[in-house]
Amino acid sequence: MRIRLINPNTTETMTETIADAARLVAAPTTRIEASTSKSGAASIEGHYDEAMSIIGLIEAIRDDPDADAYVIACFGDPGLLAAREFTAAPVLGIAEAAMHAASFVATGFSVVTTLERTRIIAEHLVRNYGMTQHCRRVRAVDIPVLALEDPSSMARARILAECEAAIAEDSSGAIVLGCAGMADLTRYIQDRLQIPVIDGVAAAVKFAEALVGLGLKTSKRGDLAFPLPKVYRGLTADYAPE
Ligand SMILES: O=C(O)C[C@H]1NC(=O)NC1=O
Repeated sequence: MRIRLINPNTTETMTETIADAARLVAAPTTRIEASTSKSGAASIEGHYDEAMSIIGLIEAIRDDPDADAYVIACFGDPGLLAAREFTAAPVLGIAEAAMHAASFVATGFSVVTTLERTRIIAEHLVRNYGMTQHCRRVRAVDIPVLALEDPSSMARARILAECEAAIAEDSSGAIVLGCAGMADLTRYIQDRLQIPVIDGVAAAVKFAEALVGLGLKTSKRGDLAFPLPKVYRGLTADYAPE
C-alpha cells in the first residue's frame, strides 16, 4: 500500500524527519511518500497558521488522488475533517492517532508539546476527541517548533525534562509527543524514562495500515460526503468530482 504523508508546514527538513519516522515503522509492503505544503507558514503555531495551512494540505491530497491513505503530520490535525470530505481514503491526524494509541497502553497519558498557545489548542483536541478521561495533562516546553531543528536550543533536553515532570506529577503511564517535529525523539525518551512514548506520525502510519487492511474507507454519508461541486474563486483547490 501507499501512504501520502503530508507536512502542512513549509519546512522541508521537518518533512524529512517526519518521513524517516514513518518509514521506521511502516510495513515492508507500505510505501511512504512525503510532501511538504507549497503554501502557508514554515511552522504552525496557532489557529491562524493552521487555517493558512489547509489549502496546501488539500492541494497535496488533490495532487496525489490515488494514495491508499493520508497522514496529516501536524499535531493540530489541521483540516482533518475537510480532508476526510475531500477523499474516500482514510485520513489520519497525528494528534488523534497518538491519543488513541496512548489510551491503549496506559490508563492516563500526558502530552508534551511546544508553545503555550499550542498547548491550549491540544487541550481543545483532547476534548474534541473524547479523550478527557485519558489525558491527565497537556504540557508545553515553551520552545518554537523550528527550534526543534536547532541543536543549540537544547530542545531535546527540555522535552526530556518535561516528560520526567509528567511522570513525577501527572500519574501518567504514557507520553504523547505533541509535535511532528519531535518524531525523532521517541526512542531517545523511551529508553531513558522506561515509559511508552507515542509519536503521532508512527501511530498514524500504523493506524492507516490497519484501516486499509480492514478495507475501511472514509464514510461518504453525512458530513464527510464529498464536497458539493463548486468553483472556489481565487483558490486552486477547486473541487470537481470525477
Ligand atoms: O502545534 C505544534 O506545536 C506542532 C505543530 N506545528 C507544526 O508546524 N508541526 C506540528 O506538528
